[in-house]
Amino acid sequence: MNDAVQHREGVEIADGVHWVGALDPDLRTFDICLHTDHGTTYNSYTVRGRDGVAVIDTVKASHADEFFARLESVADYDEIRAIVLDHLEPDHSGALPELMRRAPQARLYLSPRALGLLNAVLKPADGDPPPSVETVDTGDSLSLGDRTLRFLHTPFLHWPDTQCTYLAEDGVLFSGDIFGSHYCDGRLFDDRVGAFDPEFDDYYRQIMRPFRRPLIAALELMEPLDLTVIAPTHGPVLRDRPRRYLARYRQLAERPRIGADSDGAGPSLVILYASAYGATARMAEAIAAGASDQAGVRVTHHDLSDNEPAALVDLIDGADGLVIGSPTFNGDAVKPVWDLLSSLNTLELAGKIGAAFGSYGWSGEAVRLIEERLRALKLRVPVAGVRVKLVPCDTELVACRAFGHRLAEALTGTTDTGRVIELEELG
Ligand SMILES: Cc1cc2nc3c(=O)[nH]c(=O)nc-3n(C[C@H](O)[C@H](O)[C@H](O)COP(=O)(O)O)c2cc1C
Repeated sequence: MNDAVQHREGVEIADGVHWVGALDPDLRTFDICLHTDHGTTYNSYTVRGRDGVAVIDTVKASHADEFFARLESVADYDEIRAIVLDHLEPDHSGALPELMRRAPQARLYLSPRALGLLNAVLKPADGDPPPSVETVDTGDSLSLGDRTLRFLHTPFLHWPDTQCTYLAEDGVLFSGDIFGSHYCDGRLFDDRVGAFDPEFDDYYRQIMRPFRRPLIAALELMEPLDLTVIAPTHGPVLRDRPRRYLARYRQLAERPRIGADSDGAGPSLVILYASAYGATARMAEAIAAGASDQAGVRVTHHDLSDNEPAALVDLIDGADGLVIGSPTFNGDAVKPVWDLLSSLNTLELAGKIGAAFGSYGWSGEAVRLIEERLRALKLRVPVAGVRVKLVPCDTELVACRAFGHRLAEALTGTTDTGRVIELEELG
């Protein structure tokens, strides 16, 4: 571990720029459902200029003591003239109310969207003076005398109020959660810590992936910058060829579709199903065959019991259409289907099409419930789901084939997707 880190002191990451964050090496579950083998860090930074000090982001409330000890090692509270919050998530704003008490003269610099969240973070009592706040946007800057902090508006990465802050004279980009990793190593810098590429990519998948388009817009703001250091709010400080991290994010965000032709053409349809007695599985095969009849559509089908949901999430990310099959058990879709459906909120699904099918015995709720969830996930459900009572007969399999074909047509845009076929009546 870096000596200064061990002694709760700030660590210089560029001339007059210090890391004053906190380590959380024992954390194994972040935000309720993210597993981390290597804990995490909450990174906060200070920038010293001729006219004062700026603090950029704070830490989780539980780690405030460590943050204040490091902050006091590099600055006096009365030197702090600016506090920049690049987003207001509690792991970065937890120590903000106490910092504002200790440095009451400091002005807050936030994105306009953060303003609507600020009172909920500060919870001011009646009669408290309003905080001194300035909202900033792309093109705005804050001068510390000989040093300039420029702001980049990068909303939704991953909170609506996200911005990044760029120290122009030194090429330091304070990137908030963008380029973060849940990886705690007291050696702090990317060229000193252990291999964290898997955690870097995993952070993208878990946190940034739903926001592909805002991310590409943010990369466009960042790519022209001169960069010597990227200072994210979690994990290692990135100073070894920092531009490669931008390139990796671009590569991840622009990943080619899994089912596409080598030249990128042709939409893909993924059919995923569970089946105890083979009825829903037979429907899946007929739907796949019907969809494959449509020229140019790539179709795959997979039994959920053979795959972990996490492995299927990448597949769905690369597909244009998602068809889910479940028998009805106890008035519901089955657990592997819900496990999968609950894993999909880390994807950008708007624009994909969705559909449902399944066998049932008497009440058959599963198809409707899956369709409702697909719509809630912002998929378009252009063709009504198909249900079959117990084992599908030949006529019903023909209908399943037609259903698959209609979905493929909806994908290729060769049909009026507003119309639905009422195959449920076959049940
Ligand atoms: C434990 C269990 C519970 C079931 N509950 C329902 C139910 O609530 N409503 C219904 O319509 N069918 C119910 N069924 C019937 C199944 O949906 C039906 O057998 C279906 O064909 C199974 O499809 P599969 O062969 O794809 O597994 C149930 C079956 C089992 C084994």
